[in-house]
Amino acid sequence: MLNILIVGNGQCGNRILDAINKEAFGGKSKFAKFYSQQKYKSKVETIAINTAINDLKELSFTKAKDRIHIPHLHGVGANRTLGKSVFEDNKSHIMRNIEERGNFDVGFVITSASGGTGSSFTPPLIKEIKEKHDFPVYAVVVLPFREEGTLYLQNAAFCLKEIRDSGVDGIILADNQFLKQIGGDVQSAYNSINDMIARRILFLLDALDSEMMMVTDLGDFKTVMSGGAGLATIGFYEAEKGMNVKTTIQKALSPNGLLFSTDVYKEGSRAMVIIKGDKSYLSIDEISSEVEKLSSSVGHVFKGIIVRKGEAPQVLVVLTLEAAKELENLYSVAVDAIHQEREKKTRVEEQKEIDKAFSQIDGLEPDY
Ligand SMILES: Nc1nc2c(ncn2[C@@H]2O[C@H](COP(=O)(O)OP(=O)(O)OP(=O)(O)O)[C@@H](O)[C@H]2O)c(=O)[nH]1
Repeated sequence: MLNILIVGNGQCGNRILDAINKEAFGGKSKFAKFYSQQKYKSKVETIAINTAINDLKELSFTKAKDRIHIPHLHGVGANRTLGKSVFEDNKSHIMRNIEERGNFDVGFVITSASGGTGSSFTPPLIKEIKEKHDFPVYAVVVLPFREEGTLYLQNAAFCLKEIRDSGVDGIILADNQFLKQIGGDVQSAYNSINDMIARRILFLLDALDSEMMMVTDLGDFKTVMSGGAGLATIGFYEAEKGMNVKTTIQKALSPNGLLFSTDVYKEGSRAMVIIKGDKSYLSIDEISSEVEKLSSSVGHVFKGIIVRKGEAPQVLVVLTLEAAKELENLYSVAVDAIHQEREKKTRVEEQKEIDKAFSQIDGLEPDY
């Protein structure tokens, strides 16, 4: 049995963590958390951390003991400099809470890259955990919609770089911009994206801790995640009625299944393919031909099969990337955003001339 730590930082991280807990509690009543056991096979500890109390109150499936409120008004308003100093002041409190929960085999820290709290807490939190413990820590990072504005874009660029430098064992990317194909209003798009991420993480945990017909384990996951440029994404697909396992694998690797825009066959570095379902669906020939196709372009592919009686095929692919065109695009818009912010600051400096104009009437009264 694996001991797993999952931390959700900031509003986005909290909500994805809550979606994981919802799924783990059976996805039913929001009161389930008060009386039922999580259906994890592993021992999973979940912690939601936020500076905004309202974000924590909004959670429905995460127990009160698993919420850490770091008081700071109503969040840090996308200001990462402020966020980092709030983390520093509260670091020992956060670390004590993690340490009281025992030892872990693996940890995941979930955050958006672009807000204030999650994006500034995550790099130093991972650094702190890695300095004190020797279990692998993976960041699950949500990239912003590109139209959300200059501050979010520049935050995303700096946050990702800092997470990479934090000693993290790998970064799993999910991209709101790419996933907005789901459609709907913002709130329902968020909920769908969060559910997609939650399902993939739970499937992964299930696979790492299960007795499979052909085994992949935490060791294999670590090897996959250490490949490429330290960046990864996850694909998943559940077969629709009558769909065979071959098509299900293809769908998991296509834009329909992935959390981040990538050409798997061009940018992939290592992969882990886990196939779950009833034995009758799991044609070894179909599975082998798809896995061979993948390994001929990405290099090593670990393969795991979990037999679950009566279940339609489901496929999860963890894929590390050696290149990421989409991330290069994000950085080029982020650089423009940083320049725009700098120019704006200069303009504000110039506007101080306006203050000088106003100050000319200081101490004078209107005379009628
Ligand atoms: N997928 C997804 N993205 C979200 C969600 N909530 C916010 N975001 C994205 O997260 C980014 C904003 O970060 P938040 O997590 O809200 O910010 P925070 O870490 O709480 O920081 P502050 O509010 O600035 O203190 C934006 O790019 C949003 O699009 C969510 O529930 N799901």
